Formats: sequence, C-alpha cells, structure tokens
Amino acid sequence: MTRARIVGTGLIGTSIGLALRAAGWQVSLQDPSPTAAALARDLGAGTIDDETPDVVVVAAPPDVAARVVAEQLERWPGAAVTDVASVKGAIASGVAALAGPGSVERYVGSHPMAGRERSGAVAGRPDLFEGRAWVVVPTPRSAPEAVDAVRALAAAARGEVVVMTADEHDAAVAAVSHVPQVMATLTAARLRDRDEHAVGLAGQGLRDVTRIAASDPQLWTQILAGNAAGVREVLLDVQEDLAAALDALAALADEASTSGADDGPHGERRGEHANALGGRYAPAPGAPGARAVLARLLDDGNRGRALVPGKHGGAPTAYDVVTVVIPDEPGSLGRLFAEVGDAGINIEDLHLEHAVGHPVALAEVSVLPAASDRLRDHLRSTGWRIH
Ligand SMILES: NC(=O)C1=CN([C@@H]2O[C@H](COP(=O)(O)OP(=O)(O)OC[C@H]3O[C@@H](n4cnc5c(N)ncnc54)[C@H](O)[C@@H]3O)[C@@H](O)[C@H]2O)C=CC1
Ligand SMILES: O=C(O)C(=O)Cc1ccc(O)cc1
Repeated sequence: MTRARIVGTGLIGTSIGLALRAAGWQVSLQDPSPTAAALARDLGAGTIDDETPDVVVVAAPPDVAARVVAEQLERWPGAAVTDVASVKGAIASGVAALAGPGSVERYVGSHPMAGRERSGAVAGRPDLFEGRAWVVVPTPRSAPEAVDAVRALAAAARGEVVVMTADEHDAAVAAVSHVPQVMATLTAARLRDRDEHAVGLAGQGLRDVTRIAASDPQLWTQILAGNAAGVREVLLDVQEDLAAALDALAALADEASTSGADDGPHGERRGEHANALGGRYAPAPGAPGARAVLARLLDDGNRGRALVPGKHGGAPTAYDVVTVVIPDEPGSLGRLFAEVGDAGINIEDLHLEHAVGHPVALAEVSVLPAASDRLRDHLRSTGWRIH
C-alpha cells in the first residue's frame, strides 16, 4: 500500500488526503497549525504520525512552498516530493536553490486544476479532483521514478494527468486561472460604488462572473506575485481591448449627445468623450465603426467562451446559497427546515458539507436570490449561525 504524507492540511491538502484515503492509500498529515491538522484528521483525511512516506505532498501557501519542499526532501530521503502550488516556475527555482545535494532529483512539481473560493480543511472534498486536469511538472533534473510517483498520486486522487514544463504551465494558467481571478475581482470591486438597490438587481450573470472574487486575498496576492510576468502579458492584451471598447463607447456617447435637439447646430459637444486610448479595434473619430468595434469584441468573447471545456460536476448555481452551521445531531436539519418554512421561504436545493467525525455540519440552503437576505436575517435572529 502506498503511503503519502501531506504537509499543509487546508482546502487542497485535506481534499487530497480524503481522495487518497478513498483510493486505499495510507495518509499522514502535518500542519504548523495543530487545529488545521486535527480538523483534517477528524474529517477522515489521514492520521497524525511520522510513518515514512513514499511520496510527500506540500499543500502549503506558495510563498513557503519551496522552503517546505526542501525541508521534506531532507527529512525523507527515500520519498518523492511534490507541491501543489498554483505557480510552478518560481517554486522550481526556489527548490533548486534550497535543496541539498542529491535530493533535487526527487522533486517534481504539480498543480491540480481544481479548487474552491474557500480555504481551510472544512471546505475539503474527496471528489474535488475527479476528472479535472492535474498538471505534473518535472524539472530537467527530476528522476523518472519520482515523476512516476507523482503521476500515480494524481491518478489515485482521480485527477487527469497532464505533463508540462514550468514555463508552459505558468503561461497557460495566467490565461485560464490567474487573469480570470483578476477580472472577477475588478468587476466585483466596482459594485462597492453602487447602492444596495442597484446591487439588488443582480442576475445570474453577475454571480457567474464574480464567484471567485470571494477567494482568499492573501493566497491570491502570492499567486499573482509568483506569476507576475505571465499575468502581466495577458493583462496587456486585455488593456488593448479595453482601450478599444472605451474609444468606441466614447464615440457612441458623443454621437448620442450631438444628435439631441438641444445640442446646437455645430455639434459643439462632439468629441467630449474622445480619449484617444487607441487599441487594436480603435474606431475612426465619431461614431462610424464604433458599433462594429463592440460587435467584434463581443464576438471574440463568444469564440473564446466556446473553447472552454464543459464544466465537470455541479451545474452553475441558479439560486443564492445561505450556508448554515447545524449541530450534527438528530432533528437539527428538521428544525432548520421548519425555521425556513416559518419565514415563508421555499428551499430550492440543499447540500450538506460532510464533516465526518466533526460535531457540526454545514447546510448550504439554496433559495431564490430575492429571499436570501431575509432568510439570513431570520435565521440569525432565531439563533442559527450563518457563514
Ligand atoms: N485554493 C484553491 O482553489 C487551490 C489552491 N492551490 C494551491 O494549494 C496550496 C494550498 O492552498 P489552499 O489549500 O487553498 O490554502 P489553505 O489556506 O486552505 O491551506 C493552507 C494550509 O497550509 C498551512 N501552512 C501554512 N504555512 C505552512 C508551512 N510553512 N508548512 C506547512 N503548512 C503550512 C496552513 O496552516 C493551512 O492549513 C497553495 O499553494 C495554492 O496555490 C492549488 C489548486 C487550487
Ligand atoms: O474555484 C474555481 O473554480 C477554481 O478554478 C479554483 C482554483 C484556484 C486556484 C487554482 O490554482 C486552481 C483552481
């Protein structure tokens, strides 16, 4: 039986432990936070012991990953060591600089392309990696046996193994993960300027675009810093498109303001919005071509969207989710249902976060968006804890 050691038992470490346990592996857990390690153990992700591992998984934050990998290479001279950080080039360089002689061959980077906008062991799920790409990133010095060990680990956790170099990986995730995070964040940040009535109009589109804006700022600062050049390159292209959209919108806004009856015969206000940012699709001055520019940008978006592979797992949420902490004891779910019924609110869907061996569970109650705030207020006022 293969024995893995997981160092860093948050969302990803705990999910890997749960998946490996389900595949029949033995798993040892380690975390500088005794609570995080105990929680992962109580959830069923493994045991807290010092058994000699065949493979070590470092699932710690990116800015400490290289150092922790080097420590683990030294501590377990017979084990392959991988990390799961969202950036790969910076970690590989760090490991090459820090690892002692004769140990760097046992390091192979990796990155499961699955996660959540939540952190910590409680959010861990055994099926998180099922059918999702798991990038295995050997360095030029990685030994074939170490690569095989990390491939076997990814496959046992139900990921689909994809082998890439660190440069290929970092360029790819800049476009498919890191820039999407930045765009979600920037879009959500604009909502702060709006009053609650405006935000209350939000439909599913806004939810789809901003879900990952709820991600952990500390983790994402590290990820963006760790792939700064790659992320910047994609954002420069976004900036060009944004400049083209702004110019087109300026032309259209001027067209609208000069076509009104009050605007005078000489079109004095023409050009008021022109900002000459330029860009790939910059329209000629005035409105001609501006609509074509916008249509072209929107069409490019359609074409990009069509390339996105089908999402594995649950369909996008059509409802608001209210997360309620419930004591893991007989009758508590029934009491929660009764309370929601008392508020006159229909439960559209329900998901229970499994917290095996833990005295509480999380009930994710899906309701119509218009009812979610009222439900939160009602449940809080009747003594329930809401996440
Ligand atoms: N959150 C996500 O969706 C994904 C994250 N990743 C990567 O997985 C890694 C872990 O991320 P999460 O599980 O989301 O974070 P998390 O915040 O849920 O867990 C991180 C864990 O690492 C522990 N830790 C902190 N310093 C440590 C150290 N020096 N040595 C060992 N453990 C240490 C923390 O106590 C915590 O339990 C990161 O490198 C991240 O880039 C990869 C794929 C998806
Ligand atoms: O929440 C999602 O949909 C994600 O895609 C999460 C995610 C975050 C970081 C990664 O390095 C990989 C995946």
